[in-house]
Amino acid sequence: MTDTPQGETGDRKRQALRPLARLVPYVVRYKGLVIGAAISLVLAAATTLSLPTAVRRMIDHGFSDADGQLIDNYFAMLVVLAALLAVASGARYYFVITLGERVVSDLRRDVFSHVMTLSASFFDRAMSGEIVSRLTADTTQIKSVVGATASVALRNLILCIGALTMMVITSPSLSGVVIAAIPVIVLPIVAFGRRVRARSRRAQDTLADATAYASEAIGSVRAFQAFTNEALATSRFSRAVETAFDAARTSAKTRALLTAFAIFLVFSSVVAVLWIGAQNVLSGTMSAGTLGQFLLYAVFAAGALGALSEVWGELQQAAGAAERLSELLDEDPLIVSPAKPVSLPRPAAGAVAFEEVSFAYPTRPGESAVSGLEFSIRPGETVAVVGPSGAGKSTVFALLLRQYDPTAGTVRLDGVDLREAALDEARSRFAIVPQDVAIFSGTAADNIAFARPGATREAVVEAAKAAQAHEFIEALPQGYDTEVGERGLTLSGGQRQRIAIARAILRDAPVLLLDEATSALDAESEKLVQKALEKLMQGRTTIVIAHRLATILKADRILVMQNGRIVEEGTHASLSKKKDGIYSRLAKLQFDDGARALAGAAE
Ligand SMILES: Nc1ncnc2c1ncn2[C@@H]1O[C@H](COP(=O)(O)OP(=O)(O)OP(=O)(O)O)[C@@H](O)[C@H]1O
Repeated sequence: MTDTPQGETGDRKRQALRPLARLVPYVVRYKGLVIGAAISLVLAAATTLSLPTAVRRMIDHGFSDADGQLIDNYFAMLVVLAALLAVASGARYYFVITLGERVVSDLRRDVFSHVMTLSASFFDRAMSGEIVSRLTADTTQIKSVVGATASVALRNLILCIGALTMMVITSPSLSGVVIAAIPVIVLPIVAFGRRVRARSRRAQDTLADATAYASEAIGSVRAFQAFTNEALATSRFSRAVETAFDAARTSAKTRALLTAFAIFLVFSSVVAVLWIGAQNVLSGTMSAGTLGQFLLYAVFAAGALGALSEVWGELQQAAGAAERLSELLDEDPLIVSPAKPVSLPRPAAGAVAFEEVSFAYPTRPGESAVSGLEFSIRPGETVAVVGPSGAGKSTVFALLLRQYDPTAGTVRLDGVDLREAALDEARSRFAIVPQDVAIFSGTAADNIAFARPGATREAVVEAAKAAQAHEFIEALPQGYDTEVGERGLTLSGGQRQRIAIARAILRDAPVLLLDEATSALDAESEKLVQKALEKLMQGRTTIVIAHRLATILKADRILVMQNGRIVEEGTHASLSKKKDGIYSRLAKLQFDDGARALAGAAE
């Protein structure tokens, strides 16, 4: 993720809050709330501003005329004003807070749905914990801005401008003194604000780092415990949290300085004005009531300015948060459907072809994971891909699922270049049974239906039966409705695999990608999984990353990969004959009962 470039120095001020512009479309979408908020804001400010006028009249006329009726009237008016102010403030609170919550919900939804569309290459370099932190912490900061800070800022801005105007009307000469003081107050506040923003962004970044580490460690807490690394994890997390705290404290220090500085400037100006005003009253050039009124306006203006300076810091903080969210929203998915997709033939046949395919992962651009891959697989054929670790077998799957596009060459499905087909349509023609099965929080039935959302219970049960999973699911405490936990920790390896097979059966795709588990299953589970797989493979094109001799023996063809290339191709019998071949060596070392079977096959 890149940092938003800073503009030239002259541009800085305009840029400071620019990331917040991103929020404007979210806000204007809710015109009713915005108008309601604006009306109540102006009403509240106008009522506040009319109070000092009433006060002057009371001082100048009310007390001197000793007219009880007049005083009663003024007080009655004040009560009406107070009621108006109360209603307007209440309404403002409601409109503004609702707007904030609404905007942030929309923003969260948009960021999440955008992240879900991003390509595998993005997730190769991004930490999921950090993304979650942006989704929660940064949006919360924006909520407080849209929800409260913006309204405080607006109210104080209106109050400040209104009070200044009324000051000029009340006493132009005294106002001159005040207006001269304004730049002296405002300029340093703006300058400070920029520093607050930079520091706040740092604080959020470090917090995101800490969150990312926590989610990683909690996700693999069993491994940490098994290696007795809890203390290590805790100390690393506390360091991250401390760093986040330091960054937050630095940000708070800057804000504290800004606040103190602003308050001092503002209130010393008020004192100066009071002093000059007092001289005027003494010399008889100004009435006591007018000075009182002016002073009240000056206090309003000063209070508003003080509040604005505080809010300015918060706005800067939110600008930092908006910037971080913008980075996520601006991240374009690399893998997208073409504007005019070529439709895949119907009914699907399941023919797969790699034509001179080379590919390097974007995170390691100089290093080819596969190069010059050339093979084709006929509909219904079962092909085993074997090779040492790191040979590029899984990369073949990633290219088929179009998680990445090849750097050179073409991957075809039923004759169509995958890049030219609609992404969803192409992917829907594959079903994958991965080695490491992800089980999501939800029931056993939900987990199977994941392959085809909206599938009926009958379809789910049927798939489970075919996958040899029905029996163990029925034996769970609530059968198909048993929660299998966030990561399916209640299920064994063999059970997870059968869930994955049930998913693939339910998906009913013409091409099956099977990444055979390396972890040894007990003989019973193994038999069940094999039985389920045989059922699944019937009538489908199957590409299997094979680790078991039994699977290889059943394959129509074997592709042997090494260093990203296909180095041998044939059947088990033909490949075993080449005594110095890579396959022979691999079979002897890698496949469980390899040596024995090889000896048998060679006889
Ligand atoms: N997401 C990724 N980003 C960068 N490099 C990767 C990524 N995935 C795999 N690689 C690299 O690409 C090469 C091929 O990896 P691949 O996973 O395809 O091998 P494999 O044959 O499936 O290995 P194994 O049998 O151990 O799973 C390796 O050097 C690996 O380090």
